[in-house]
Amino acid sequence: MIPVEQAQKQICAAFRPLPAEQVGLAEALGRVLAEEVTARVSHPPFAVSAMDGYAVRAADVATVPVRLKLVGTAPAGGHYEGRVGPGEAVRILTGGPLPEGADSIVIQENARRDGDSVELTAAAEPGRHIRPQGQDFEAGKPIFRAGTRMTVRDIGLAAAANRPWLKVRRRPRVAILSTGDELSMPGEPLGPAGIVGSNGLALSAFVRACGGEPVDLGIARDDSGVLAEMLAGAAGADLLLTTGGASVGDHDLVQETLQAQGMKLAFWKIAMRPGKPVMFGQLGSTPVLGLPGNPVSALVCSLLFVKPAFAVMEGRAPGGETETAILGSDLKANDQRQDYLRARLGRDAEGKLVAHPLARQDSAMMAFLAQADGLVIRPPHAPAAKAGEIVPVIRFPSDLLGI
Ligand SMILES: Nc1nc2c(c(=O)[nH]1)N[C@H]1C(S)=C(S)[C@@H](COP(=O)(O)OP(=O)(O)OC[C@H]3O[C@@H](n4cnc5c(N)ncnc54)[C@H](O)[C@@H]3O)O[C@H]1N2
Ligand code: MOO
Repeated sequence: MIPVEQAQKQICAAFRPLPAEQVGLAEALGRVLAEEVTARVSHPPFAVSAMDGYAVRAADVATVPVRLKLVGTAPAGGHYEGRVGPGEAVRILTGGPLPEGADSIVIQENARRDGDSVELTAAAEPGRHIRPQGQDFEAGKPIFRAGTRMTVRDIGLAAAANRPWLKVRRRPRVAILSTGDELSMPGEPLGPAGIVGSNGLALSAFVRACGGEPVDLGIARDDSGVLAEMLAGAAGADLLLTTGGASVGDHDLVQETLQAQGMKLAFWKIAMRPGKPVMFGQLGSTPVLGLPGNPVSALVCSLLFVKPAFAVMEGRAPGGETETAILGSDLKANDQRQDYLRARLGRDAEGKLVAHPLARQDSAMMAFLAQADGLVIRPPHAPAAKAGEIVPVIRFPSDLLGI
């Protein structure tokens, strides 16, 4: 059994950044930028009013009340051609370009208009209610670094910066093959010893949530001939994930079938729980990660090994998800396998993160995984721990909506 960190390193080393492709901004949500992006315009492009009111020279409105002559209008999208001279004001609306000569806005709540003049009742200060040119961002300056995953907010910013297309990394294509005689597709009638095969759909959702393109190859029976035939579907994938048949049972044929197909085995078995029988290898140009059949193991191992591989394929630095939390209950000493305990995460009275490991940690129990907010990491041979100690945790990502 190899340590988790070594497995992560070996897996990451097998991937390269994927080629870039150009997409329209409407398609860019969740995509990862292949290059730095600069603004093509400044925002605002010129000084504008932030309020509805009157553009004035602040010096004219130092003492109030004062009456100024109205010489024109500057609505949003319009422009007052002239220059605001002494004793003059221009009617201006929110977003309207600041006319030359004016250096302040008096809001209309502090003004009484009378025909072509206006009486101002509040003193003006230079710069008040004016958004200077380029206050938000400037043309030619970077707005996103390469490797940024585009959120809803980022789409808004790119659009405002006049970038209707972007160069992004191609989505990682991940083939997923479930194995096991006992499995049927969700919704199908179950045989007497049947189990619903949930991993294919769960892993597809995981791949999609990470920004990849899942290719669900279906369920292979525990038969090397069938397995070999179905593996053909993985040709051209950036990664092949298998689930089940990873351990030492009589029907655990995945590894030997893959090796017979030419897979070079990199490692088998990691000192971790869940996920001990994880296997990694290379089949032609496709890295293969053999996940255990237990559904919790399959998903936890995806978080620990597939997500970092995605980071490499997307040109981002893997890792950085681990943080610390206060342990909410006592834990027994650990054995030689690094444990990933499903836990509820909350906040104490001071707002500090607190982790409460769940009562059951069986790697077949999906309902507990669904209740968990993250994982408490127990290193190999960690001594017994008391509630209140600081422990490393990984929070489950909750950014599916992208904002
Ligand atoms: N003698 C030993 N037995 C086991 C060991 C061991 O070291 N020695 N390791 C255990 C560990 S740890 C794990 S994890 C499991 C993993 O075994 P496999 O990867 O071979 O998985 P299967 O036996 O095929 O299935 C395990 C379990 O998960 C269910 N399953 C399988 N595929 C799916 C799917 N697509 N969707 C939902 N559920 C699935 C399957 O029915 C089994 O109940 O091995 C231990 N045994
Ligand atoms: O390591 Mo297994 O994944 O405990 O269930």
